[in-house]
Amino acid sequence: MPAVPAPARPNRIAQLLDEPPHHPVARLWALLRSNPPAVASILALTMAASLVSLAQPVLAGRAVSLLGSGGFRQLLVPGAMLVGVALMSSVLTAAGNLVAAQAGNRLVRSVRDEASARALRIPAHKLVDHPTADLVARCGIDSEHLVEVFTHGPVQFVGGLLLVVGALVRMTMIDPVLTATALVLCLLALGVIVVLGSMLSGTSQARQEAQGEFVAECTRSLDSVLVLRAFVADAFALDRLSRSSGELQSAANANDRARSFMGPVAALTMQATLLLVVGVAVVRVHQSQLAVGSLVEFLMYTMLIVGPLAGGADTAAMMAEANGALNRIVELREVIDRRSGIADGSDAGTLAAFTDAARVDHRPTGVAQPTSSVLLVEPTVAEAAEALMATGALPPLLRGNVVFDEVCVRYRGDTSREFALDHVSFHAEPGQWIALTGPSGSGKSTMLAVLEKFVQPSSGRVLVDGVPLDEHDDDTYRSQVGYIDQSCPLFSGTVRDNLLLGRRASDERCWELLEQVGLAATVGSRSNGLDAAVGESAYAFSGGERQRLAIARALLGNPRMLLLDEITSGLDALNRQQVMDLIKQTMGGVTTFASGHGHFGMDHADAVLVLENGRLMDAGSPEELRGRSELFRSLVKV
Ligand SMILES: Nc1ncnc2c1ncn2[C@@H]1O[C@H](COP(=O)(O)OP(=O)(O)OP(=O)(O)O)[C@@H](O)[C@H]1O
Repeated sequence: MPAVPAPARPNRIAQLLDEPPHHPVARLWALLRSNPPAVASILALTMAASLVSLAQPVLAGRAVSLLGSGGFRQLLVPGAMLVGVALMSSVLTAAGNLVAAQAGNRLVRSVRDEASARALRIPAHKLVDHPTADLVARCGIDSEHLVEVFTHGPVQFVGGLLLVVGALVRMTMIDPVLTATALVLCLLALGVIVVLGSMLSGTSQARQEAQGEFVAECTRSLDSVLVLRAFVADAFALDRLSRSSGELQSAANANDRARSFMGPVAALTMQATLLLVVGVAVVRVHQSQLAVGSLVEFLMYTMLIVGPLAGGADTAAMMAEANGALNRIVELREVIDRRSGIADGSDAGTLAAFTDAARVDHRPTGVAQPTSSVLLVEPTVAEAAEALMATGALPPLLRGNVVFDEVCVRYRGDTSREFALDHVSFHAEPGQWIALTGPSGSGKSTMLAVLEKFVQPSSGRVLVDGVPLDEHDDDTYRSQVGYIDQSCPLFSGTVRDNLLLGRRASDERCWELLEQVGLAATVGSRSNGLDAAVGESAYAFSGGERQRLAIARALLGNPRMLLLDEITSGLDALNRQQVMDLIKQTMGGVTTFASGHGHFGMDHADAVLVLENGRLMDAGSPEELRGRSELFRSLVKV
């Protein structure tokens, strides 16, 4: 496998994406500043190539003059020099292109990494406006456009400018009148090209948008490929893809029309300019105001300046494209969770340290625990964890005391009712198992999302261990909260990858966890054990096994609180009971909020919260509620 190169100065890129300069030129400059050595090398190589190119017309003019005054033999030296200069110019240009392409790729990598890190921080409620596929397009296609900043950007333009200035100086020395004429004509031509370029940048932006839309549609369909197949809905998906593809084609056509039109018109404008210059130059030769050798030299310079001038317009169009792409990536800062920052290596270290040092044994000791008791913590390990925490190396351990005080949640765009959670108040003691029940849409998942800090209440307070939830550091808090949902997503990779999710633990610990959740035999029977591939979307595991793996994953984090979102809904009755018993057995004593339908989980509950239309209708032990709540009885009968 090829070595993975390091990204370019990610901090600078992170800073740029967080606080982008207002002006587009300043933004591009900030991108270039992420790699000063590359900019210096490209500038040096481009300028050297320009200087070498400037020598070509001088040599050609001298050769023509020598031809007039002597024989072909005298051409040998200037001819050889011309070839040498042409070769050197090509080598310098090639080296400049290579350095620029590599610097561009490095920049793209850094922006892609930062964009991905931001996309992964998107709060759950914003996924409605920014579906996964839209984020994929921003991280992938849009980042790719930024390569142009190095390959066809301002640095090349500066090199070209040197060529233009050098050529104009030499042309003025040859014939100032003709130079002034050529310059006026070239600038007029440039004006035409710039106007065409601005037309092009609008169509490029539209093409980018359409490209993003198509990738988004494609990702959505492929994400659900098995569901589509099961419903024999290939034609439905294909129709949507084809429509999106058609829109992309229209946008691409408009862009290509502008491009195809712009290319020849720009070329025609430049040819007309050259012809006019040649015409005026021939008149000057005819009037004996210009020698033939100087004419050749002059015309070669004119051709030299045409390239960079036309290229300048091209650069402007490409930079407009890059800026459009950068804007879409910068927009990600509006959607990420600003308070949580971006996870980096140091965070991973903290998590691993917490996982290893603060090992909590949740297995019951055989002694009945009062519902409000603190966790069953192995004294020595817990003491070590507390000692470490005192040094600031570890996050404070949660106790799991939860208070909801008049909590309301209102989703943007949800017009079905005012609140998804409507003035909900309750108090859960550490170690209690709280069951959430209620009809579909009553707000159970929303309550769990509030506790996971996925959703922020619109009003009211949530206190965890007496501290407003807002004030708990997101990563520190979440590293202590186990979250298991019904989908139990597994990532393509190995059993170990799915168990650890980037955390560190010994093989022994992994097997211990698998043993605890009853998966050791299943994983042991696979040829590679912990390194067995789970397969794309984990088809190699049954629903129950996925639940068990998800529980083992949560266990590894030594959660101090547990959020279970309808985790048994996809399982048969036997498996549901087993999974619930397993959680109680392995994580008993941890404050647990478990949402679900029917009576499953009720056996474990210390208290049940009955929700309806976002309101807390009743709360109490299952026995109390069975006695007094018609709604509860109707729900548990399901
Ligand atoms: N991201 C969202 N944007 C807008 N409305 C939402 C969003 N998520 C949930 N809702 C709405 O909030 C209300 C509560 O939904 P929630 O998912 O919390 O209910 P639930 O009790 O978990 O339902 P179920 O048992 O069907 O999973 C519903 O009316 C739902 O339509």
